[in-house]
This record gives sequence, structure tokens and C-alpha cells, in this order.
Amino acid sequence: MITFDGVSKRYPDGTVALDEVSLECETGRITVFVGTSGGGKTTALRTINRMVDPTAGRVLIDGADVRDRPPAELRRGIGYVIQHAGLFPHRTIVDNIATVPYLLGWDKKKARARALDLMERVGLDTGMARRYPFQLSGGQQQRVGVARALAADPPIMLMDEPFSAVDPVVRAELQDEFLRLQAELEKTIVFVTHDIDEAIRLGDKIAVFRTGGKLVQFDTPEHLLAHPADDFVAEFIGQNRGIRSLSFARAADLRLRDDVVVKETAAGVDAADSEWVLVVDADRRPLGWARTAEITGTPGEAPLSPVGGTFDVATDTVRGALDAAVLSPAGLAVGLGPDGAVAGVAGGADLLAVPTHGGTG
Ligand SMILES: Nc1ncnc2c1ncn2[C@@H]1O[C@H](COP(=O)(O)OP(=O)(O)OP(=O)(O)O)[C@@H](O)[C@H]1O
Repeated sequence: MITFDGVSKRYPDGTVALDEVSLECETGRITVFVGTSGGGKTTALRTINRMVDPTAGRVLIDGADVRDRPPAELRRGIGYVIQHAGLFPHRTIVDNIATVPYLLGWDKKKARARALDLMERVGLDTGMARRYPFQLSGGQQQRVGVARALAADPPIMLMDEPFSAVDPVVRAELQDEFLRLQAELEKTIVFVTHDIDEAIRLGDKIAVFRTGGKLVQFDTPEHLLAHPADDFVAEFIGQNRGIRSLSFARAADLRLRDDVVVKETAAGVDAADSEWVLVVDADRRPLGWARTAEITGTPGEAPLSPVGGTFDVATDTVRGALDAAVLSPAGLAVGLGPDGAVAGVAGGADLLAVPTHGGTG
């Protein structure tokens, strides 16, 4: 656990970069610092590895003040990733990644083996090991930066806008892989970004900073979306926060309808009040949507429109179900159980009836 206890930083020119910030970054979780430019995010991050020392207050790692530890020793247990990766241009990729193991005195063979292993983990082709940074794309360089920070297996990782310099598609890929890696490694991560969407996607907890180094809100993403502390936070989060909240509601909590699901061989269809019915086979696998008015024989004989979107009842969020509903000709999303059989359908009001977890406080 990393604890900020009334941390302030006033630079010699009088700029207040942090103003009595108190918060806790939980062990094994991702804490995101987000906020306006100049809000003090980077300064706050750097107080953890003593690149900046506070002018008041304390930063503690597992209860021990970081100022009681020499910076060099402290930093060996803290990985650091920055924008543009900050790679050494004249070192090969493998040597860049092995930087800290070399510093720790590992033998070359072991350090390089570790570097190659990490290249695979962060999704880099090990064929690139002998290349130099300039021979890699921006996204690949960022992966090298992450691999380098992980090389000595530090329990803590500080990441300052690590994915900001790449295009949105690559960025989304990096975010996905980062989350996958974190699920495996469970590092204590503090992540700075100016992008609220990235914060919501990655953060277990989010700290919102505003100019003057003030911490305005420290909350889960769900709660931040549902209950912004003030107008500043609400404006910072931006539009669509209602829809974005649906990403935190589980599809498993949806009330599913079954009245419009009919077997292909059914004798008669008793859903005259619905314009569409979902036709399923004997195993309840979806075949397509039929217009009720076009069913003259069995449903299976009627013209079928594609199923459109489906969602996984066990694992998807309500946002996924909403997407599926929008893609469905009937405006109804088809929920599938673990065996691929139709568990039921949901649309419109059903999707909005689920409270997001943040909504209850
Ligand atoms: N060495 C320094 N001397 C004086 N002022 C500084 C110094 N470093 C940072 N500042 C100021 O401290 C404030 C906070 O800076 P910081 O870099 O922590 O903000 P940030 O939230 O990370 O901003 P950004 O998103 O733009 O990177 C800013 O006003 C900045 O100009």
C-alpha cells in the first residue's frame, strides 16, 4: 500500500503543485491520477520514487516513509514507465529491457533470457531483440518501456502517460494487454493520464486532480461516473456518463424476456403483441428473427433476419447488451448462456432497469 499523508509540494518559485493530498493506493491494484494539465499528477507520482520530495506531509510504502530510504535503493523496487518510453537509443531492445537486471549485477545470460521472456509477455516478437529503438513503431517502443520496467519484477510500477504518444487503435491494444498482464502480475500500479476514458478503463480507483494540486475526488470509476463530487469533476468526465455507467452493470442482473423466443418447429406462435420473435432450434440456439406477421406455418419456415448482436449473460456488461440491442433488427439483444443457448432477450427498458453498482453509493 502506498499512502499519501497530507502531501504538499511548493516549488522554489512559489508554484503549489500539490496541496495536502491524502490518499491510499492499494496493493496489487491500479490507481489512476487524472485531471487538468498542471494539476500535479506527475509531481504526485514522482514523490513515490523520490524524484520529488514533498515540502510537507509524507509518502509511505507499507507504512515506511520513503524519505528514510536512499533513492537508488528505493527505485530498484519501483518500475517507471514514461511517455515515448524513454529508451536508450544506442542500446538494442534486449539490452534496454535488461537495464535494471544488469544494474543489479545479474549475469548477462540470465538478464537477456529474462528480457526475451518479457518481450513475449508484452506481445513483442523476440525477433526484434537485436533492433534499436528507432527501428520500432511507437506502440512497440511503449511495450519495450513496459517490459523494461517489469524486468526486475518490482512490486510497484509508476506509469506516467505511458500510452499517450500512440494512435487510438494501438492505444486500445496496449490498454487491453496491460490489463491482461496486470491480472496475472497484480502489481501495485500508479498510472498518470489526462484521458478520463483511459482512467475509467484501467483504474480500480481514480484520483481527480485540479489546478493547484488539489485532490477533488478519489473514487471507484463506477462511483465517479454516478456521483461526481462537484461541477468540475462532472465537466471533466464529460458527456455520456450515463451510457458509460452501463459498463459497470452486469448483464447477469438483467431481467430477460422469454415470451418472444419460439422453437422453429412450434405449432403456433403466441406472441401477437410483439412485432418480432426470435426463432431457436431444438437446443435453443438462435437461428434468426422472424416478423410475427410473416409466420404462416412453423416459425422455422418464415423468412429470418440475422440474429444481430448477442451478449454473454455470464460475462458481459449491460453496455455490451445495449450494443447488441442496437445491432438487432428487433431492437432486442439476445442473451446467451455458457452453452451458447438462448437464455432470453432484453431491450429498451429492460436494459435501463439495472442499477449500476455506483448508483447505490
Ligand atoms: N521543477 C518545477 N519547478 C516549478 N514548477 C514546477 C516544476 N515542476 C512542475 N511544476 C509546476 O507544478 C504544477 C504541477 O505540475 P505537474 O507536472 O505535476 O502537473 P500534471 O498534472 O502532471 O500536468 P500535465 O498533465 O500537464 O503533465 C504545474 O503548474 C507545473 O508548472
